[in-house]
This record gives sequence, C-alpha cells and structure tokens, in this order.
Amino acid sequence: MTVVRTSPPAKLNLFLEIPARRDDGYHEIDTVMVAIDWRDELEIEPIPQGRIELTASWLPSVESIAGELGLDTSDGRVPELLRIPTDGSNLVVRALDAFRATFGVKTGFRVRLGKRIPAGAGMGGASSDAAHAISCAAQIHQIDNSSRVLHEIAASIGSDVPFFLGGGGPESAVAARATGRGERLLPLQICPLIHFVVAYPSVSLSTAGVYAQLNVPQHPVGSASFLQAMDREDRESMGRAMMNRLSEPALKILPQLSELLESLWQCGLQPCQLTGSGSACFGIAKDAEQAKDIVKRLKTELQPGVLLRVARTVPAATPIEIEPS
Ligand SMILES: C[C@](O)(CO)[C@H](O)COP(=O)(O)OP(=O)(O)OC[C@H]1O[C@@H](n2ccc(N)nc2=O)[C@H](O)[C@@H]1O
Ligand SMILES: Nc1ncnc2c1ncn2[C@@H]1O[C@H](COP(=O)(O)OP(=O)(O)OP(=O)(O)O)[C@@H](O)[C@H]1O
Repeated sequence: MTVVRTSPPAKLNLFLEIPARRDDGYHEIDTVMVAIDWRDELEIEPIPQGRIELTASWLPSVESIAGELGLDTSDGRVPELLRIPTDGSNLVVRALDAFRATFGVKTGFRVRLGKRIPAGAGMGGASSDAAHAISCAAQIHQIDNSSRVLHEIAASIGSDVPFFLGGGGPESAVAARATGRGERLLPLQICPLIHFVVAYPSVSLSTAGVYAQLNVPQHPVGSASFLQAMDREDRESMGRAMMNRLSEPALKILPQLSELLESLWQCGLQPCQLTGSGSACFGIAKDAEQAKDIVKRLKTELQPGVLLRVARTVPAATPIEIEPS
C-alpha cells in the first residue's frame, strides 16, 4: 500500500477587511493571506475498510507544548485546549469523507496527524490539514490536483480551506487574495520573503464568535494599496496598509491580546497584528536573525503562557512525498 506524507503550513492574514454581512450567515471578506513554515505533519494510506481511521498527537509531545503554554499535565490528561478531535468533527475526516462521497470511493484511509499548529488561533491549521488531506487522497486515487471539484470539496469544508490547495499548479503561490466568503482566490505571483514572530496565547477564539461581535464598517478599506505595495515589494508601504477588521471584536472578547501585541511591538517588530479571528498575533521582523533574537527574549518574558515561533513565508500547498511499500 502507498503511504503519502506532507506538512500542512499555517497562514497569516496580512490584510483582512470585511465589507459586508451576508444573508447566509457568512461575511464578504477581502483578505491577503500568506502561508508560513509553522507546520503540522500528515501521513495518509489507503485501507480496504470503507472508513477514516484518524490518530492525532502533538509534536514533539503534548507535555512540551503544554509546558510552553503553562498548562498542567501532571494528572496524565491532555489539557482541554490541546484536545484534538479524531471523530467526524476533525476537518481531515470531514474532507476525506467528502472526497469519498464525491468520487464514489468505497475504500477508506488511515491518517496520522502530527499537530504543531494551535487550534482556534486564526492560523488555519485545521483548514490546511483538510486541504492537504484532499490533495493526498487525490494523489492516491490519481485525480488531477487542479480539478475544480477538489476546490469545491475544500470550500464545502471551510472558507479558508481552498487557499491551502494552492491552485494545483506545480509551483504553489505563497500569497493569495481571497474574496467572497474566502473561497474565491487570486494567487499573487509576487510576495517578498517575510520573517515573522508568531505568538499564540494560552487561549483559543471561536471564529463564529468573533464574527458575531463585528460591526461591519460603513466605509470598508480596499485591499488595492496593500496589493500594490506587495507588487512593488515595498515593505514600508505594505506595513502601513496592513490591517485586520476582526481585531476589534477579538480584543473585545479577549482584552489581554492588546498586552501581547504591545510586547511584540516593544521588541521592535513592526507592524504587529492579529491573524484571522485570533487568538494568535504576529509581528514582522527585519530579517531571520532579528526574529530569532526576539523570540529568545520574549520566551524569558512571556513563557510559560505563550507559544512563540519564528516563521517565514512559504508556498501554501506543500508537495506530497510518496512512499510505495
Ligand atoms: C477569519 C478567517 O480565518 C480569515 O481568513 C476566515 O474568514 C475564517 O475561515 P474559516 O475558519 O474557514 O471559517 P468557516 O469554518 O468557513 O466558518 C466558521 C464561521 O465563521 C463565520 N464566517 C466565516 C467566514 C466568513 N467569510 N464569514 C463568516 O461569518 C461564520 O459564522 C461561520 O459559521
Ligand atoms: N485538523 C484539526 N486540527 C486541530 N483542530 C481541529 C482539527 N479539525 C477540527 N478541529 C477542531 O476545530 C476547532 C477550531 O479550530 P480551527 O483549527 O478551525 O481554528 P484555526 O485552524 O485556528 O482556524 P481559524 O483560522 O478558523 O481560526 C478546534 O477547536 C478543534 O477542536
């Protein structure tokens, strides 16, 4: 049986405006997302049984992630914040079930999911896992990865999922503009290499809950200035045009996020902002060296209590390794 492996990346929203509320419970968004090298690990093999068997664990270990977050594991139980569902509520299971139903696949998949990306962070970890699971299943069943149908399956699982399919081309874009509810994608050919410091506090936010607290702006800001700056690789103008309309509702729910943003800013990261619906925040560093130094310094100030990582832009769709056995 063939085993396929890949490493789903997280995303950051550099620009996120929300021009309108829709009648179907969603919002029209205008966002520019980049993928970053904070990655989960996914291993999928076909099995004759017609079901999805998923196992999931934290990498390098639940104890080490819990330690950084200041969560207690002394009773041997996984802390609530780090529980990973392995039933039908996991987006990987939902995506693979939708794949089987769409293509009439009677056999199933065994999946091992290694998590590094926190959930409810606005980093799209679950969405990326789901998109990469779809790509792996397509590889196993020799379905063209650029198929429109795969994009439709992805969009049915979640608004952020199609971004991580990467358009199916050989060279996936690092950045894309997403509109509609997030599923209409324009891959961006030019994106400078950006180094980030990303910080996840010991708390998750519900995407639906944050959207529910949003006051839709009367005069939405267009993404044109940000996109033009990106096209010119003009980092200063990009920085000035960055924004996230969900910051206000997220900070209303979790006021302590402003302290985290302040800590990033005080270290010289600029600009600093929430990603997606939070709770993770990020700041842009001048280079890899500065990002590394800042993470080292912030660890002494903020840990335990905050996961801190350096990250840089990478292609949204990660290649799949095939191991025939
Ligand atoms: C905040 C972002 O991460 C920005 O990229 C996305 O807009 C959220 O995308 P996502 O997590 O894939 O969200 P979904 O799973 O599709 O939707 C979760 C919930 O978020 C709200 N939602 C999501 C996307 C959207 N365009 N409008 C919304 O109002 C809805 O209440 C929806 O029920
Ligand atoms: N593959 C997965 N990995 C982790 N959590 C998952 C997965 N699939 C479903 N979940 C559940 O989904 C919930 C929401 O987490 P999700 O991962 O969607 O947030 P996120 O990846 O940060 O995305 P968003 O950008 O929407 O905030 C979690 O509380 C978790 O229980």
